[in-house]
Amino acid sequence: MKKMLIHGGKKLSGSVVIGGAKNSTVALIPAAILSRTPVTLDSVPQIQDVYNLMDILEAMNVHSTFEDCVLHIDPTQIKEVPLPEGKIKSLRASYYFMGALLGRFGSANVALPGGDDIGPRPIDQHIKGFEALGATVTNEHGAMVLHAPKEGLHGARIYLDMVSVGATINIILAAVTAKGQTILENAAKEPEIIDLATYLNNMGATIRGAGTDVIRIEGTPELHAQNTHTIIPDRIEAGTYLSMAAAMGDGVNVKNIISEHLDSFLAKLEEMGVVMDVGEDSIFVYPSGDLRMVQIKTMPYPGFATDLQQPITPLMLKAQGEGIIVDTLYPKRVRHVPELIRMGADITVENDVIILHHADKLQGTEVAATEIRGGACLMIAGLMAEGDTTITHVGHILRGYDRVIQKLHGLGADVEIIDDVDADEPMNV
Ligand SMILES: CC(=O)N[C@H]1[C@@H](OP(=O)(O)OP(=O)(O)OC[C@H]2O[C@@H](n3ccc(=O)[nH]c3=O)[C@H](O)[C@@H]2O)O[C@H](CO)[C@@H](O)[C@@H]1O
Ligand SMILES: C=C(OP(=O)(O)O)C(=O)O
Repeated sequence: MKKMLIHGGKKLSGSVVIGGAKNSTVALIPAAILSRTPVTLDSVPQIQDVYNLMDILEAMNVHSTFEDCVLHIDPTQIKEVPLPEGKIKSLRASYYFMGALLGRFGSANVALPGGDDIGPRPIDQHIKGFEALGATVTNEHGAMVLHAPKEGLHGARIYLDMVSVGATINIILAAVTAKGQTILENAAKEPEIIDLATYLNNMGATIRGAGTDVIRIEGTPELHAQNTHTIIPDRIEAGTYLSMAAAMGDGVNVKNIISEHLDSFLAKLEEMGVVMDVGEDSIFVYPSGDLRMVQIKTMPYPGFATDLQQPITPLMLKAQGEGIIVDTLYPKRVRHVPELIRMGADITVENDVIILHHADKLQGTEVAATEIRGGACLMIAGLMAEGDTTITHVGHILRGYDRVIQKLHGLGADVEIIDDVDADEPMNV
């Protein structure tokens, strides 16, 4: 089992460059199989989710190569095969192969996805969308089996019961080659959805309205990638480094940022009293003075992202007063709380509400990264703490944070990954 060892207490300075968005990348890679020509992606983050998706592609005879943030995918010799457990279970976004295979072959057999344990993550809206397009969907021994009718999928009007990133993307992937028009209402508006639409439109698709809550798709029989697609910067990685910089920085420049994607997060930092210079594509964070406590409620984009509630928590521990965090998307996303308590934080969970108070100092100890953003939270807490912090199950962090050790070293952090061959590997890593 890999662990992260942090010698805490060192001030951070210098600059860090944000990679391509994980949540775009993990949709763009499955979407590549819709193209009849080879696909090239640029600004691809070096994260375990990408390597796992490449293995899944290989199982379909889709060869890919990944070097210097450029990923080449050749789907021209693709074979339709069932995608069983194993790699599919290693990440959440493997469910995008349901929509992509349905769009490409009119059928799919994909094991139920895995991913982080952040509370219940149903896929009823994905299924509702596929069915509206004419597909039959059955669960056969833990695998989702999907079939389009003989005449192929048809466009439909679909209203999502709740705003879902995954369902919006999966329905786009299936509808993009269906006959006729699909109108998706109450769609998610995340920037990663606009990125996907741009990528597919450049292959010949007609998707309008991405980034609003009504997306209109005119089906196109075949897609052909022609240009390299550069993935948007990762707003969650950016938010993580901004929070880290405000908590432990002595002047840190976070580069490759689209600041508009972080509006709600930046507003919260400002409310806390964090001083920043927001440039065209970078944000400089000044050393923090006294910070004010805030209340946070996570919401779908453009609201405060659930994926940033944990990374901002250690910063809040530096502020005076009582802070409150309510995660409306994933109320059970609180497994970092007992770990923070073990580091000396004054933080509790009552009826799914996280309540926290100022901590004069945190103390290094061994803690577990139970999921990706919980891991990021502990990483920042470890950098702030006195003494050594060991984070176990660090695979959760590495699956989604691009070259994290290299980036932390660039900021002057004293951190390393160690291999503990004797340790057990529970918690789905
Ligand atoms: C790979 C990826 O992009 N992951 C992101 C994506 O996950 P993911 O796409 O899985 O999250 P969704 O946007 O679908 O989930 C939003 C809410 O809707 C619920 N829901 C969703 C689908 C469904 O069929 N039924 C249902 O009830 C979920 O339980 C959750 O409460 O968006 C989440 C919310 O911003 C982020 O935390 C994840 O980082
Ligand atoms: C929950 C997350 O990812 P996933 O949907 O891939 O599990 C995340 O990125 O915070």
